[in-house]
Amino acid sequence: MNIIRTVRSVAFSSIPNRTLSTTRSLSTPSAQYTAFEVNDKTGIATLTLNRPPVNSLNLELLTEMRNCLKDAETNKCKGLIITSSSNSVFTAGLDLLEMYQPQDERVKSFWTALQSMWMELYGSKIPTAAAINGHAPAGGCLIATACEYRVMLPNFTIGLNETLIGIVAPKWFVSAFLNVVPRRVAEQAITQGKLFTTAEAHHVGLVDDVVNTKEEAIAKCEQFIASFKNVNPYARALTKQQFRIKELQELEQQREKDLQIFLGLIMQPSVQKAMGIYLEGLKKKSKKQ
Ligand SMILES: CC/C=C\CCC/C=C/C(=O)SCCNC(=O)CCNC(=O)[C@H](O)C(C)(C)COP(=O)(O)OP(=O)(O)OC[C@H]1O[C@@H](n2cnc3c(N)ncnc32)[C@H](O)[C@@H]1OP(=O)(O)O
Repeated sequence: MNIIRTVRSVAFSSIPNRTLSTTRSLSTPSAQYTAFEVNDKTGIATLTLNRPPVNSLNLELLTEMRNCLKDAETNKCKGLIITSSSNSVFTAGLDLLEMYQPQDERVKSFWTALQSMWMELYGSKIPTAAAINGHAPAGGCLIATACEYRVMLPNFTIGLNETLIGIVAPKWFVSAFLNVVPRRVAEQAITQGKLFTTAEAHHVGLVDDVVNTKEEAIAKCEQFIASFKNVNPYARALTKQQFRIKELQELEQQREKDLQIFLGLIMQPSVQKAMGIYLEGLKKKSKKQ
């Protein structure tokens, strides 16, 4: 494998030193919130989100994710698995603090980074899989549905719950969701802001498989990626593109408009108020625990 980035070990205690002899870290020296490893035997890359306590997606994490996704493609990895270093949260979705009483320039960069990360993941030429080892609300569900395959651990939740926070799930969040669940289920769930339990998500097809441990989840993702071993990667990529090009082009052509819609919505006083109340509720709950 052609490694183009500085190879360095990423040390954080929550990730066990599994298969150190056969994996290498490709994170940039500035990587703060992610670990990116490539298994030399399988050629499969694993991107681990590591922004405690809940992997909320801020500008820096989104930027790192995008860089890792680009690296996986540039290095011609066989596939990419996204997972979390937390035992209970895949990601809590977008960092609400980026949207609550935001600074003008930062919030624009934040939304632009989300668009870029999503386009990179949704349009990735290589097989992508999510090992959902914890809760995956809103932006967490967005990441999972952008992948081609999802496996989840029991007793967690996943879904687009934006309406419960008083915000609207953008069209591209919805279109990726619609790729995996029937339209009627999607409409009802997204308007209700429904968070599916793992069992419910499996039942409606939002996740493909359920397993008991993170190791099993990673193994399932590896099996999914290995299922393409006899498929020409170029033909595979072009075929995948046929399924996804519409949403990618739509967002690419409407990036500025999408940004303005986002800013217009979140800057509404009623939306700021609802977000403030929601954040307060989260903090109260967290203090009680
Ligand atoms: C036109 C379009 C306009 C707008 C579109 C915007 C689309 C938005 C997409 C989103 O992703 S919005 C975010 C939605 N996310 C959520 O609703 C999840 C909220 N979090 C939770 O439900 C829980 O935290 C949990 C993920 C289930 C984990 O529970 P746990 O008990 O493990 O942690 P706890 O709740 O105690 O939280 C710890 C700590 O983290 C803070 N927190 C949690 N989630 C977020 C978040 N998304 N952003 C920022 N901060 C978050 C929480 O307040 C606690 O903070 P504290 O320790 O300081 O009290």
